[in-house]
Amino acid sequence: MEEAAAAAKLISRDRITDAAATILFSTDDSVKIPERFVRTDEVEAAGEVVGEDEAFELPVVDMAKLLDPELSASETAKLGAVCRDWGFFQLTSHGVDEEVIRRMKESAAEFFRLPLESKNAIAFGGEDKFQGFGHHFSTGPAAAAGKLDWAECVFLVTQPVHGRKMELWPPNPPSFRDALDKYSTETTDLTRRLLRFMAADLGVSEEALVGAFFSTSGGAFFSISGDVKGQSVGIHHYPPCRQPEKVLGISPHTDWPGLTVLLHAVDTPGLQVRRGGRWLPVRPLPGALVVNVGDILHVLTNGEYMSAEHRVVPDAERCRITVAMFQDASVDGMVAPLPELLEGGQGRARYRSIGKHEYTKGNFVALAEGARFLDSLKK
Ligand SMILES: O=C(O)CCC(=O)C(=O)O
Ligand SMILES: [Fe+2]
Repeated sequence: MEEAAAAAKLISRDRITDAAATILFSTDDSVKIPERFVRTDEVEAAGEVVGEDEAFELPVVDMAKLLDPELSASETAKLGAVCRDWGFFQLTSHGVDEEVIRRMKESAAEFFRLPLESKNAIAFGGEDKFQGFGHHFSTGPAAAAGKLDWAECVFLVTQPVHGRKMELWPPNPPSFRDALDKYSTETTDLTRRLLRFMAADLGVSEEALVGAFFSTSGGAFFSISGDVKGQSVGIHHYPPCRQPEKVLGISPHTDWPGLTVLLHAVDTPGLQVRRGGRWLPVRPLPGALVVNVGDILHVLTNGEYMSAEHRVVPDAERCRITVAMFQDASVDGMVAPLPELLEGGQGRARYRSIGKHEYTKGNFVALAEGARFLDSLKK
């Protein structure tokens, strides 16, 4: 535990200064983007963006079809195929309460409209650089060079409830805490629903897969340096940037927890998924959520489901606000392929098992170095 906490200190994350905010929120087209934000080399080295003219879209999975007895089998097969081939999809008819979504969107947007001083009242501080308000994490050479992302964000642990650091939950707008609490419950339920269909597709028991995400055995509670499953949130604001090709909203990464559910609070495009060496811009469908496989689910499924690389670029004209819910998982305190997938000689483990503490620590160390920890687990 202590080692993981020590590794968490390696995270490179910057506070949002007055100077940074002046640049991020400037509406003056003639303002020169300072070197600290300029990432042209990284953007160019990362590969081309798929053109608007190419009929190439992120797949869509429909929860209503998954739940319909007549359509469930074929939609479950589609869900499985998409998780194997893409690791990313848009989810329609997801069943998350519309009013809960509306309040979450409004509260997030209102929070980012506050003066910087109010937002910095919940800035990350001390040794926990994960929770609180600030820039996103920087990784690898960009972090070493002191580069900044074109974004402001709040990270918080949302589940279990007793793992929350309430002092870092925005007190303003007054609706925020309740909105996030309700949204957290709804997305927990949604994740559970989705996992049932993933279990059916994988041919494992619901108990095994859903249990990997939600069992409470062990009794301890989630902390960023701990080993127990929980949910955390990243609420992001990407202001418009007049020269978007020079900067990055979030640099390329995979999500190290298990499953991510992303809500567009302001549905400006900006998310790009790596596909065949190029970047595919996601065009958010009205009312849909974007779901992606994280590294732990990748390992649990022995690499059958794919945790795909993604990044965010800001828009030239419009701001973008998103709420990403990350659900963590482990099996008896381990990040490991599900035993059911390996039973009866069905296959060999393609990833080595690792204790959850060590996994968390490994991810922080790799994040700091700009490496992908998952790769080091391949057998
Ligand atoms: O804001 C987005 O579209 C993506 C956010 C993301 O990738 C993350 O928080 O890990
Ligand atoms: Fe992500």
